[in-house]
Amino acid sequence: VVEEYSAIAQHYKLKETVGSGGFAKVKRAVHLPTGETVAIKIMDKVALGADLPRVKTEIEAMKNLHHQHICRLYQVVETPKKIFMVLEYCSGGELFDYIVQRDRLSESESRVFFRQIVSAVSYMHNLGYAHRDLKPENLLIDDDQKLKLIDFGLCAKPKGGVDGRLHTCCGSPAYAAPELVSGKSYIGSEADLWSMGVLLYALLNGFLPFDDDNIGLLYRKIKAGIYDTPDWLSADSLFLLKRLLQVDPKRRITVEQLRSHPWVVTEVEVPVESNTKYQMSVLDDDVITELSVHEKISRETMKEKVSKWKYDCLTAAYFLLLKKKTNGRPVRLKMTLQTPPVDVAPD
Ligand SMILES: Cn1cc(Br)cc1C(=O)Nc1[nH]nc2c1CN(C(=O)N[C@H](CN1CCCC1)c1ccccc1)C21CC1
Repeated sequence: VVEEYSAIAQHYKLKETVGSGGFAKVKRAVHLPTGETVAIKIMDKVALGADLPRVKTEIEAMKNLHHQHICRLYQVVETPKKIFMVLEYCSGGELFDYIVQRDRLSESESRVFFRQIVSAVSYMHNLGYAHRDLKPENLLIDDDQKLKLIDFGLCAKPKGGVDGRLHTCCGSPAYAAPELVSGKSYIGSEADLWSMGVLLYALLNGFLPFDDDNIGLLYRKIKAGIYDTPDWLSADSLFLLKRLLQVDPKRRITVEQLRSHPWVVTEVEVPVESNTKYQMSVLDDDVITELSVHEKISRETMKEKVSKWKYDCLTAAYFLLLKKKTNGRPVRLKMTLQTPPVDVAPD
């Protein structure tokens, strides 16, 4: 098995598998130079076949998405047979399981989570990206009980900006918007808002608004837009659900309006922040110092190398040292990043 993972064994110690599906699996791992825990998504290029472009889509999107509620990409390693994506590790698992374990969440707990989802989605939409597969399985809970959005394989950055029309019917049926299941061309951001309505309904109720084992009946229910309203739902929750689960995409609420919707601001009184807390343009001095001292390169040269954002071991070391600093842990590298020259057997 080791030679299969030799490409990353240099800097990572692989641990248990935390998820597997289709042509990919995710393993917990330790980044040896910093000691930080990461998740490594391992994909088999041969098995992926025609789906390989989805992986490229996900990698290119994640390189441009830097937000506190979007799972971080640290490094990409590609070999002839495999692609390894080194990503942020979330020890709380999927939001899906969290809801199932509790039957359903209270209105205020739903609101805390929903605000984080609104923050991530409005950040994406502002950059011209639509996620197109929003569901509780694609939202992970990290060590601080914060949500991180994952799985950008279906995300789209239409040519005509976020309001460009899309045609690929994709995502999970139960979360798909009426205009999408009708096979019409649709606007990704509008379809995302419908999915957020299905997500909010699942948070508040513990089951789906539109569900049927028969896909034809499921599509009919989605296009009718009729769903149960259990008596534990407050009037304000129902008003918001009505604005999100609006069959006519032109009458559906936008993420901009959603940021300051009464239900969303209840108890917190401030609109959802959509800006990212990460600034990539300003490099952190302490991290640059540690990197340049440890790698015996001048600070200036180190700044130039880091600013290339190659998503190689240097990018990973930068992000993970910064994460250590943010979490109050010492900004220290334990081993060099230089790939020691492979000792050539004496001829
Ligand atoms: C389930 N779980 C329990 C614990 Br404790 C930690 C986890 C866990 O999954 N942690 C975790 N941290 N970071 C990640 C993960 C899982 N994970 C994922 O990317 N997980 C997705 C989950 N998708 C949801 C619907 C279909 C697949 C995945 C994608 C391909 C193959 C397997 C899993 C990342 C890498 C981003």
